[in-house]
Amino acid sequence: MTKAVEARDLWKTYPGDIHAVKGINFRIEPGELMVLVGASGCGKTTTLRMVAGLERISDGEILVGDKRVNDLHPAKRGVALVFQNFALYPHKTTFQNIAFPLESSGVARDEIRRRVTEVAEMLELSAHLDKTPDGLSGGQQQRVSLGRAIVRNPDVLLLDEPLSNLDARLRVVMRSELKRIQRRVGSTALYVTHDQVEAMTMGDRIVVMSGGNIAQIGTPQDVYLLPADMAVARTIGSPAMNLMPGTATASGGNVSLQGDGWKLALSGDVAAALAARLSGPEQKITLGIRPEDVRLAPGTEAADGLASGVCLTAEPLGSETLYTVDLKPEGLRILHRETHVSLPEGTRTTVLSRQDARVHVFDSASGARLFSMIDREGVWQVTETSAA
Ligand SMILES: Nc1ncnc2c1ncn2[C@@H]1O[C@H](COP(=O)(O)OP(=O)(O)OP(=O)(O)O)[C@@H](O)[C@H]1O
Repeated sequence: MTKAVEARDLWKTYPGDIHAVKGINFRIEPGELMVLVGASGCGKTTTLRMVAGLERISDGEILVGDKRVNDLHPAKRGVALVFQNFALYPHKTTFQNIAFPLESSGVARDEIRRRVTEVAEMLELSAHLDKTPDGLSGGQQQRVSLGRAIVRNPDVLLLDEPLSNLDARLRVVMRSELKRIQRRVGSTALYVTHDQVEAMTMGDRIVVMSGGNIAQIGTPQDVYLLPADMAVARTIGSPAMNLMPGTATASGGNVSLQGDGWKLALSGDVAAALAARLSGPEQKITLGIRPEDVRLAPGTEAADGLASGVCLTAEPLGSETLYTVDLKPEGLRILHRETHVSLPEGTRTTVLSRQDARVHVFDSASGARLFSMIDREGVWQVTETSAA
């Protein structure tokens, strides 16, 4: 029976008043793979270690199923851990490494052989059972460490950056393998990573952490299309969302959004809806738009566009090209799939929003998202849904 995992008002305070985790709440449904993602130091590993029982909980509680596990020894929580560094015994064979947790809990020899054989088959390690870790590739070593974790059929699988020691190609392969295996085993999983691509591709849902707090919990699609705040917008998506500081000015039923080198004039329903969210007739805002939602329009009148500036860099990425246009403070990134547009560095260009582009308005002071709209055939419409 798979079990839910719940964190209730969970705190971790280290000596010196360091609040690594600040009263977070989440619930992972039975069999769900939940990814904890966020910048370095945001509290991901600390959270996972509290669930594992490797770190004392300062306040709040953790439940596995309906059982409070705060005071349970790690071995009694029904959790298994997979680490970044594999943590295999170097002198043991694949068989012995996978068998180890069963041996140390006194499982009979025949049963051990049966279970290890089954897990090795699932992980495609059957041909490598007699090898020690130094005779295995990085991906195989990681599969052995996964095998050791799942051989006891844990209720909960905890994975701390399990792919970060693998090369880029293997990471991609192991991403889908790990997910397939987690589905097959049926364990509820908590997966920590700083890699937003892993988070997006693997998570049934994603928890975005920022400064010890949870900024947002949602499906990959929700978090990508409707980020709760600027921290989430920065964390999810690569290349990162453009965040352009400016001012929103409401007057006479219109709203003008404007910053250094960009502007967006709104009228009608969308302007009225945005004006209702503003704290007054003028507010410091940050406009967010993803690089794939804008396009270059060299030769177009700057007055017609969202922005204009000089192309600083053009980086070919294979199937697409990433352009950066000179806009304060960090440049405006534009991702172009079309090959017929090619803009030499140093050329002045206008930037337009694309069909179905999503634009977000964030409050610059708090970072919270105030409003989102979508470009439907040249008309901006309010949107609060991540459905396409
Ligand atoms: N033993 C400790 N004593 C004091 N502070 C700590 C300790 N462990 C972690 N911290 C602090 O707690 C905060 C959260 O750390 P944590 O390792 O959970 O972050 P993280 O999001 O996992 O980061 P990373 O991706 O770099 O591992 C950081 O500010 C860190 O410096």
